[in-house]
Amino acid sequence: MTAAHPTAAHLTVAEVRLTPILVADPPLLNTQGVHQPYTPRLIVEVVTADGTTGVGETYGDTKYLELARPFAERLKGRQVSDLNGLFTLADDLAVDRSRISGQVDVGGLRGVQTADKLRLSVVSAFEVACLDALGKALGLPVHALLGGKVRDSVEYSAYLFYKWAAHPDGVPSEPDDWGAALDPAGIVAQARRFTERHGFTSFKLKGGVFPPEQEIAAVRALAAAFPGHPLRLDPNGAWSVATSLVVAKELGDVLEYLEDPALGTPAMAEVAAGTDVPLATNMCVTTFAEIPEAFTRGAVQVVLSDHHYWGGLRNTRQLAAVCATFGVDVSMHSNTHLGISLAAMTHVAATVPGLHHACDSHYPWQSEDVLTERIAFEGGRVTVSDAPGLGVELDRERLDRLHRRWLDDDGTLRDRDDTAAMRVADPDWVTPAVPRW
Ligand SMILES: O=C([O-])C(=O)C[C@H](O)[C@@H](O)C(=O)[O-]
Ligand SMILES: [Mg+2]
Repeated sequence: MTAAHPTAAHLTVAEVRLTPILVADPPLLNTQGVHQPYTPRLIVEVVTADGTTGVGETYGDTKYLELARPFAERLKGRQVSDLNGLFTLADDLAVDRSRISGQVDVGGLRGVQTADKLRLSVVSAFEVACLDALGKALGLPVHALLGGKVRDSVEYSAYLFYKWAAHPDGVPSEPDDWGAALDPAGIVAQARRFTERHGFTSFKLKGGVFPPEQEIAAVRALAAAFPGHPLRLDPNGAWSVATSLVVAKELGDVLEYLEDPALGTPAMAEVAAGTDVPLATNMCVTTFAEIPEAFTRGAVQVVLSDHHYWGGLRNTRQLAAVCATFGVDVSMHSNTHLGISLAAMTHVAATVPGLHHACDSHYPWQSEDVLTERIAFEGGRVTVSDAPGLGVELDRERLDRLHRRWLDDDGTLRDRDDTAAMRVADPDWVTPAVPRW
């Protein structure tokens, strides 16, 4: 029950539930390989002394679970309003060096992997769950707890992927109705389906899969099919500086921005110096520590924030403020996620002034969710909820079903590995060396 004037006692965390799940994912291709048929996520529930439950969601791979478990224990007895305290708590979490040394996250698609970033990726789910619980207790939406919305809906872009029609034969998976997309016609057909189903008007193509000429042809086909619509191409750092400049020249008249054409700040700075096409990143600026070099070198013009690894919704707002100071735009990156995270993304995006680019979201690719009601895109936009908390409700039966799938897995799918998933179809596949082209 929610108190009219919640006291400290009401806001005390009495219980924390962690539920690792495996979520169906279509065979989406990227430069590292292909998505697994099921991807791990972690659902966090924070329950207060008066029985109010807040929910959060983050990456569910083993290295995140290892930190989430001790963190959950330490959270008990604290106040859901003590959001700054979450970071102090996280500082004490010991990170196994083998989880970070010499590694980049998920095949390198999400930038550097540091102990702090790992901790922040865990903290973010608890921060969102605490905000949800606090909002419910106070009768206020999460955006109000962040200072209030400056828009009533948030625009998202269609996240186009090269994809197979189905996961390899013999691999247990859920069928999808998107069909294959392996050439320009397939990508345009996929984009049309996105607009029919969700009304998106801006498009991002995940590149780095085929040689750049083929991806240039796909973007040209999109430009012909959707004249004047914002288009982006993201090869996840698969190109050399020289190749990036060729692509920028070829597509400069139709691109809203190029996303991580080359890997790392020095290479991005070189590309930026040779083209007027803005560069966006979710790879070379993924922590506050990476900002000074990237911004002073003019390496990026748009930072694609991801509240999961930036440490939550309040850190995302801090990032937006730093970006604004330097005249750098901010928008949003996305990985496979469910409705809890989409709700969280929408609340924070609603509070950020000067959001000039549609945010990314993988959500349309997820046929499964843990909510009682899926979040809808209308005209490519999500309406900002004014209901208390995030404005979403957990469907316990759905959560249990996806958790059972995680329990039944022998460990093969519990850590996302796009290279290993590709090896099922192509036994000789190895993570491509970068630059690939
Ligand atoms: O924008 C990005 O770079 C991403 O979303 C990285 C992701 O890992 C994406 O490429 C994926 O899930 O294949
Ligand atoms: Mg990207």
